[in-house]
Amino acid sequence: MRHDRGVRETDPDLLIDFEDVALRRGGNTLVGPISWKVELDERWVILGPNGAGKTSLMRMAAAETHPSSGSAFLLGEPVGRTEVRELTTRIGVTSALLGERIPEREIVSDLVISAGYAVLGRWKETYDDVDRDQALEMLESMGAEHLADRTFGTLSEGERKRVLVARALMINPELLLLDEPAAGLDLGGREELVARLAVLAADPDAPATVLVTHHVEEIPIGFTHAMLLKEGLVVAQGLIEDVITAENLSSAFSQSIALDKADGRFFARRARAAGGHRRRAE
Ligand SMILES: Nc1ncnc2c1ncn2[C@@H]1O[C@H](COP(=O)(O)OP(=O)(O)OP(=O)(O)O)[C@@H](O)[C@H]1O
Repeated sequence: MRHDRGVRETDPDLLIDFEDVALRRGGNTLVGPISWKVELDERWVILGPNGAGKTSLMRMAAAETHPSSGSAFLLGEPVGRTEVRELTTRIGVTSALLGERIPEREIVSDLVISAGYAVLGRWKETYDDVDRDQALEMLESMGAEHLADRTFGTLSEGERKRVLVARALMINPELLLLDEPAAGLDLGGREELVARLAVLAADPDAPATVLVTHHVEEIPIGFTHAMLLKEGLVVAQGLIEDVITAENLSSAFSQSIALDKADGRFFARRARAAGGHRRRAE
């Protein structure tokens, strides 16, 4: 949408509205140019090989870094012309980097509660019951309420990941960005997290969500849209059924990929060369 003087405006239903956005560092383009729109009720997955630009895109979506070029709106506000804090207090983020920064001795419930205060730039020695109740509710939504009194350092990797999602939800974000939340989890941990994220995806009150992953197996049921990235550019984006196809995955991962779907989930593997067995037998 443009108004008369050529300055772009955004649609109020768009939480992310990027037009030809790119991020460059030291003469290299990390990602872009990319045009991308995320609406209120959408759940996106961003998929692509190592180095494709997924985290760079997430950092711009989290208002952690400004695009080097292009036009970007987040939560209806023009990036670059809006106080960063005004945006970051409304966006829930989890990433490996965030997890690494958490002190081992931090009590889980305090960690979740403090998210609300951290984004507001406040600090309290003791928290109110209402804060505690909300933190427990968020932990419960991730199946982690029993961990409330534990220290972060004693949690398994899967438990940590679920606690971090609960923490991101604590600020009642309008946009939830999950950068590789299932990385490093064992099969049980991954399935537990994916199931929790499917429940969240199905909740009409849950924020618009963007999930970054390397694996189609980590896409929770109920995710609506997908973007495939390769070398900083979009291979395909749109409705998940149209984007997560063997053809698009083969293009993004530069090898022949076979794709299966079962119970609303995706499963991928390298396709066996046609006639390979026969050739060897001859
Ligand atoms: N500060 C930087 N300066 C120069 N290049 C960078 C910088 N940060 C990232 N890159 C490069 O930009 C590209 C995209 O990186 P990015 O971390 O966004 O990819 P990714 O898809 O998240 O990768 P992975 O799946 O491995 O986490 C990579 O080639 C990376 O080496």
